[in-house]
Amino acid sequence: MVMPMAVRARTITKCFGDVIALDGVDLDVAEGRIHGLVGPNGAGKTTLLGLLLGLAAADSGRLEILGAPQGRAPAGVAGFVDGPGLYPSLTARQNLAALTALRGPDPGAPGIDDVLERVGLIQVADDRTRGFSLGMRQRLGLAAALLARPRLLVLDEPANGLDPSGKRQVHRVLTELARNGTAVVLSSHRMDDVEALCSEVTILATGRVVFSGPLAKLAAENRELDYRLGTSDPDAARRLAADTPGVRVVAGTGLLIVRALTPALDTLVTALVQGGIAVRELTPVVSPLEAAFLELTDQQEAAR
Ligand SMILES: Nc1ncnc2c1ncn2[C@@H]1O[C@H](COP(=O)(O)OP(=O)(O)OP(=O)(O)O)[C@@H](O)[C@H]1O
Repeated sequence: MVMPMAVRARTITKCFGDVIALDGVDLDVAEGRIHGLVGPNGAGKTTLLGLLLGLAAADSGRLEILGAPQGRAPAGVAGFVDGPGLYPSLTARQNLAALTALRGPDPGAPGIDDVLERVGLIQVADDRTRGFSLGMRQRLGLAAALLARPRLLVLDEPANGLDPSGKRQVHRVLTELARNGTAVVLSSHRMDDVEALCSEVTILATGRVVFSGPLAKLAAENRELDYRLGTSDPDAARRLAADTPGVRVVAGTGLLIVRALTPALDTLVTALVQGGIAVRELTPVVSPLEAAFLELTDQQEAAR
């Protein structure tokens, strides 16, 4: 089924004085997708998210949000960049109440306690946000966004400062939103988070898109990866690896590091098992996304 597009951006350019923050950026995000935006510092992620939120306008290009051209008030869009704006002297509950009052009546909106519960802040609902940690502020920002019943949720580094259980909770909330048709666009410097959450990713480098598409495509593209290989017989495994076409032993004595494309790695694993050698560990040293990120962003830097 083809889902309607929540974001359709074409050749978006945005400059700050002499700095070209976005340079001909295209972006497509369908409803119900969680789309990761990654890139080195200064790549343009926050600028792009700000445009999606309607906080600024592009200098040129075409941007459609939820089917409407940029310039109209982006109803159904919620989120934050550079951390959520909160009143420090108010409690979490009061912050959300103030926001609800500002937005005006919405009979279908979830209750304040409901969203606080969903992001795991109900226990601290009556604490002033002045004392909140970064992770708690991020979660309160997400709760505020949930109140708006977003069809497009835009989050800048939502996992910043979250402990593992907070992260799991936020992942759960975002996955549930996407299941119900909300498009989520988030930036992150954590490739493991992006891989855990997103089905598709855009890699930006110096304001340009160097990759945009399904995460699976990055893994499947012709890119050799280094794998950590632990077996029941490291010496025999090393010999077999060295004899397998397309596999290079990069390092290691006990735990080997081998470099290969997926088909060659499959051949090695089959040979190990047929040779009676148990495979105890086989993990990429860096994930396919991280490897692609480094390679693509390095290429972009080199081309400058
Ligand atoms: N308000 C602004 N005034 C001047 N320059 C800006 C402004 N906002 C962003 N820039 C510049 O635009 C470029 C892109 O910045 P942006 O914050 O979008 O990058 P980013 O990918 O979000 O970086 P980070 O990962 O460090 O948050 C940078 O060179 C930045 O210095």
